[in-house]
Amino acid sequence: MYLIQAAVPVPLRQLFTYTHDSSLEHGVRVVVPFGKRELVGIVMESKPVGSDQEKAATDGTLKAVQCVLDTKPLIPDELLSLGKWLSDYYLHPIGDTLLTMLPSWLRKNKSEQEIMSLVNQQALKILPEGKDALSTIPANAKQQKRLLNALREKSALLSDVKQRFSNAVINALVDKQWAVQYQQNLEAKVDWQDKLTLGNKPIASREQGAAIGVITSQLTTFSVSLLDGVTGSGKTEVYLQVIETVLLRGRQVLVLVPEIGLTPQTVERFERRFGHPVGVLHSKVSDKKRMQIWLAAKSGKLPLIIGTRSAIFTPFYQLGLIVVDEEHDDSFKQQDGLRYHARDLAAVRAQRLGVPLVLGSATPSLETLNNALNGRYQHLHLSARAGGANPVSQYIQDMRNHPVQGGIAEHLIEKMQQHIQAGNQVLVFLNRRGFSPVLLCHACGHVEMCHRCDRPMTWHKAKRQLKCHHCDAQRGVPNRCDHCHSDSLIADGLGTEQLEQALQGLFPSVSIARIDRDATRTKDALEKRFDEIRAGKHQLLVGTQIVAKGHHFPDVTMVVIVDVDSALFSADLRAAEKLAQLVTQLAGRAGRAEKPGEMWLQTHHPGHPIVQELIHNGYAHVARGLLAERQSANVIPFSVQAIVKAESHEQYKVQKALQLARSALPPAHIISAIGPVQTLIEKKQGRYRMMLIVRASSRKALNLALRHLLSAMTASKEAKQVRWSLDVDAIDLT
Ligand SMILES: Nc1ncnc2c1ncn2[C@@H]1O[C@H](COP(=O)(O)OP(=O)(O)OP(=O)(O)O)[C@@H](O)[C@H]1O
Ligand SMILES: [Zn+2]
Repeated sequence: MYLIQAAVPVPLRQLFTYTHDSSLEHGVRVVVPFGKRELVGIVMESKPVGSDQEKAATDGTLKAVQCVLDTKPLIPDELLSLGKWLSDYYLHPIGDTLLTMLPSWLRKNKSEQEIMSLVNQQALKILPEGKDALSTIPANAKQQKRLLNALREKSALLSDVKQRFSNAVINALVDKQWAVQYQQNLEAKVDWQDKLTLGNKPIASREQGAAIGVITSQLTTFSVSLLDGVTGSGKTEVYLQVIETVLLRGRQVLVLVPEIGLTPQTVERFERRFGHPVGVLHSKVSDKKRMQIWLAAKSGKLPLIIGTRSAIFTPFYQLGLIVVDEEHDDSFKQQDGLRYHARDLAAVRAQRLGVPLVLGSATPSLETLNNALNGRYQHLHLSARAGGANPVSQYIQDMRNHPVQGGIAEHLIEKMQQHIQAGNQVLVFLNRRGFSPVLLCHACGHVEMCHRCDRPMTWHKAKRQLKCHHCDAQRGVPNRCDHCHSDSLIADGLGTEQLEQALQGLFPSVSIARIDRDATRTKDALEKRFDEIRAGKHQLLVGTQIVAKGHHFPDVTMVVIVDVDSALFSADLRAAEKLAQLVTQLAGRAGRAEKPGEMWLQTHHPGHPIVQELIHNGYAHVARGLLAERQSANVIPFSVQAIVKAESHEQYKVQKALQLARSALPPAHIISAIGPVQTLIEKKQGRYRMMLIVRASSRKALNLALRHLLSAMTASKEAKQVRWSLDVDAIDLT
């Protein structure tokens, strides 16, 4: 009898013990009873029953493993141990951590056979009778003899055999029992090296060459390099040339990209360069495909994986390099469940595997920049745009007392006209979808609110709906004010829908493409829109966030940022950093080909230091200034932080639970605990929300302090009355 310790997907921070009549390897999946349910668990440990107590335990208190799903572990050791690390670091239950890391096919009760059938290949092998037959085979069966001869040395994949022999020949051998078809197990090995066909590449610039040289000179050890290159400087080209060397050495590569950055163009660029299919992983990939890619990467069959956040959990046969593109992007941080940061995890994985990590960005996060400035990371620069493109000229448009039409300064409308007349495209950015963020009663000032979130409903005029952008609640647009029954309801504030309408009035003969979540609900719609833009079908582009990320529109020569003012006075510590990144990335959308570009920032606060610094000195300068401020305030990245959030229909319960959390923190381990304070969205879906921000000077201290907090929370009645969560390295204050 053996005692099996299994990780089970439940919110409890422990392993569970079961019995089984034989030993099980760790990483094997088992089905175990849990309360009234049956769950898939992962074997973490297995030992023979030894002491008397343990024997007693097997007499009835411990339950037996119900069934064993795998004959050998599918989950490699490296991932299991990464899971343990994650669970310790993010203080997240081990069972849930491991199961979050795995493709859903492995989390479900799927048999090993069904899983492996996704990748196992049909093969043909010769039988002893076939070998004997070789000498006696009639002369007219030439093809059969040729095939038997070919199989004499070693078996062959059926797909390969079919390219040279007809089905009739194959069937003849099988019917005579000279050969047999079987499922060839996917052996772990690299076999694509000779199949790579390297596409044309541009000659690297001096700076690109230097970066490529530095990274490729140390491919056999762990290092982190920040590739700090202005927009359009050819960072992707650097990745491609480094990846080429890695692949030619028979090592695999993982490239992580932000959620909306993974376009068919990106994938195509990699496939064209290496002449080999790329494994693509993102949230829309089917469970089956995901499982297939997982197995193919693990066995070494896939040289290159490109994916969003969760692709960091892909197993590899021989990983040689990790690249994180646009490393500053917040979509790398998971915002629920296991709240991991894929970029940070990439560093941990690279270190454990002894491979290099390349972090690329035109606007590095302050965390990464700090590590580059203090020498922990190598700092590689690309200071000029690739292929001779000019830097973008950046200007401030002072909106104070300036005549405005449809949200755009009159002065800029003229300029937009000039760019369009010259056959170019203009991108107008506004980070607010819908017609207007507020529906206001002009008579009494009443604002239509979300009943559950206490926030104004956004007016979507075309759909005739009011929508809450926090909880997705929606209702029809009222004809009269709820409060005073007046019918003079008006839009207050500008959304992309209204902006598009206003621009159409200003530029009646121009085709406008709106790119926001409402206009491009499906992924296909978004792709179609991008294709149309590249094909020059539209001259004016109105967009939100979605357009800021790494898209290459060669004909855009002017970018107008409609409104940044709200971000200048945010309570969020990271707001200035995020604003500087957004503006710089947006400016980077202009003038990426031969044509020079310009960017205009509309603001009522032209003298604001961030605005001034950004326009006149650029991101690198702003970022260093922000780092200095953070250092003197001793906040991230100069200290570490975690946020405990709680929510409930009753506010006092939230307050009480977080108060308790706070009092459990040992003062010696922390710098400060702030709160309970309201989150930036104070109420959502009818629940009041508050948070406690915990800061410490070291990882270790923070981890220790949070362990105290966790044990107090798990033991307390107050905490059970609210929904609460712990977010280590939290970035989301909403
Ligand atoms: N050495 C080079 N010579 C000529 N053209 C190049 C060179 N390197 C890159 N390019 C071209 O310049 C353009 C921008 O390059 P790339 O997409 O690699 O830049 P990036 O820095 O990754 O861009 P982003 O700002 O979107 O992150 C591409 O069209 C690319 O083909
Ligand atoms: Zn709401």
